Amino acid sequence: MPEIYGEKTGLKKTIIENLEQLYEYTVPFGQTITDELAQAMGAIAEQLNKEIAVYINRRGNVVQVAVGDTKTVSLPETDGRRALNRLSGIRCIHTHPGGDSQLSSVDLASLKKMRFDIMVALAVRENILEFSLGFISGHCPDSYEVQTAGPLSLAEFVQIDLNYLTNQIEQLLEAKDVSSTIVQTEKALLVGIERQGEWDVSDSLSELAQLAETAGAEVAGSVWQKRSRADAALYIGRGKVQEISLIRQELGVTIIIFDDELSPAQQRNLEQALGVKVIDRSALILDIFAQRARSHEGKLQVELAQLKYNLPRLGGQGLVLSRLGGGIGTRGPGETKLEVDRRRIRTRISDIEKAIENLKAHRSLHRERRQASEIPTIALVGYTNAGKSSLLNKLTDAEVLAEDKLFATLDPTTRRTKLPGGQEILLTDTVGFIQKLPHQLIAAFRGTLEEVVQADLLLHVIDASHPQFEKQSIAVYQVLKELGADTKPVITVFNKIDKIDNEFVTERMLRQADSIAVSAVAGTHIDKLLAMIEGTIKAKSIDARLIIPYDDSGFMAKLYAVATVNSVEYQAEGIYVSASLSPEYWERFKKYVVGDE
Ligand SMILES: Nc1nc2c(ncn2[C@@H]2O[C@H](COP(=O)(O)OP(=O)(O)OP(=O)(O)O)[C@@H](O)[C@H]2O)c(=O)[nH]1
Ligand SMILES: [Mg+2]
Repeated sequence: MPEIYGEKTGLKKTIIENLEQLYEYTVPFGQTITDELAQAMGAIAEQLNKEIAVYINRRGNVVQVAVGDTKTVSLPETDGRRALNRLSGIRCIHTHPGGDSQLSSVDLASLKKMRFDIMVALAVRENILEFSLGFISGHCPDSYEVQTAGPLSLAEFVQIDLNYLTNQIEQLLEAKDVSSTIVQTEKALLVGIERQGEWDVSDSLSELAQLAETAGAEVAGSVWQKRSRADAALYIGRGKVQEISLIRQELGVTIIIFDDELSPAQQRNLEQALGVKVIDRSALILDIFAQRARSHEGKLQVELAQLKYNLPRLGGQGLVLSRLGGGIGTRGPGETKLEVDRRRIRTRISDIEKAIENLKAHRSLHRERRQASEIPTIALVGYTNAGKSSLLNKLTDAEVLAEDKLFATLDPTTRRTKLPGGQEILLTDTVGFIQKLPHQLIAAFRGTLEEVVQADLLLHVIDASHPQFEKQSIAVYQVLKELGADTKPVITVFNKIDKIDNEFVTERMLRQADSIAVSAVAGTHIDKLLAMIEGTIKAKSIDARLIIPYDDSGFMAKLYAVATVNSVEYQAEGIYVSASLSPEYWERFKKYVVGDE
């Protein structure tokens, strides 16, 4: 027999029976209440001068019926241990005797304490049912912020899309945490569309799968559709959405990841239609960056990119509520909250921008000092996982983290090393690129990517063993172009040749000008690469003959550090040197220069 909780003494048998019958009701998924359940509760509210509460889970089953105010409830552990940024998965619908549905402070306190999906009070005023609801709308220090709406008529209350509302609330709670892990431990379904003239959809989706796994999700499957362009409202066709909805249930998917950036409206519509969290490639990449950021500057840059991405997407539930608000002739409470949120985010954005600007100024001071010392700077760029960090390690004996993961490197590392002729160079390892890199990220990382823009030479590292290396290379040039660094001198480094067994492939690659095939791991052709770097830097420099007097004894050491010394002869008048100098040093050492070669 289903149990009725709370203070039952003195209740009439018929009432107890009516209460027990409440367990029989079920509510369709995503719906707040049914007409029948509402009427049954209303009837009891009229007979009984006490509150009664019905607790319903997300499947729509009544899990508990209790008598007494909502403060006294202690719910059974209904849905396992849910994370603090999740709602309990239970809604509370209770009666208010006396005809006023307005939520009391006790109601709101138990809403926060129990993290109900929604807290609803129902009252009967002049034979008509009215409803008020409250829900969590954000964090505040050690508690939650709540919002209320109502009174609403039964028709208005039934119209609320509960699934959408709870999704929005949970997203809002998660967004609070900058290094949010929206995808971790989720079971993901991937969705893409095949368009002409783009990456093959299966290649793009397998890259998306790698991204999802890097973020910590388990990939349950992927689906795609061929279409000339994305649907404005749903990205894919309506029939495909239904198909995905079935697959989702079958596979127990908890998140759906789309392979392109979705518009805020598309995302909202898809979430509503699919009843599950929907994110896009950009959000996924931002999530990985958030997990990976280590340095202060890196974290700021990621937060900035996330805020800019989220700003236009705020307020899903605001819309739900303004619609409600419109219906009852008041201003939607969600709307004001939304304005406050937007303002708060804009303030935070400008604070971070200032902080990043400061760090950038600091960094460029460093760079200026380095430039004044006229050591050539070389930046390693390339698709993520191409082997940039491995190559830096090989070239400089550095110990930068290199792993078989996407976006292993976020913060730039600069190391000093010597070319075979003795000339010193600075090598900088940078964050990897990817196709469809969110533009908010490129903008936010402009500070650290400044190293690329300022470099004298770029080493474009390509994973030559990757089936898509050519398309990856095009994607890299697109990002370089966006940074304004696409016209710099470049050496194309085809890496991982130890993994290619077809020498014709390697040969074909090397037809590209200024290119070389290496293996950063096996160390193949690293010496050739260094010689090539030397040659490229030299091409920019002037071959000169100098006579250095014996009394300027420190000069030779200086010359060795900044130039390539080709020959040295000790003569009576001084040291005869032939060396390759940058135009700046040629100018500076002009007093000893006796001729060009
Ligand atoms: N077989 C082989 N593997 C390599 C070679 N170079 C790098 N790798 C491997 O490729 C993976 C990625 O290397 P990283 O150096 O981290 O690549 P990255 O370009 O710095 O990647 P991100 O920082 O994530 O953009 C690692 O597992 C390396 O061990 C190579 O020449 N041969
Ligand atoms: Mg790296």
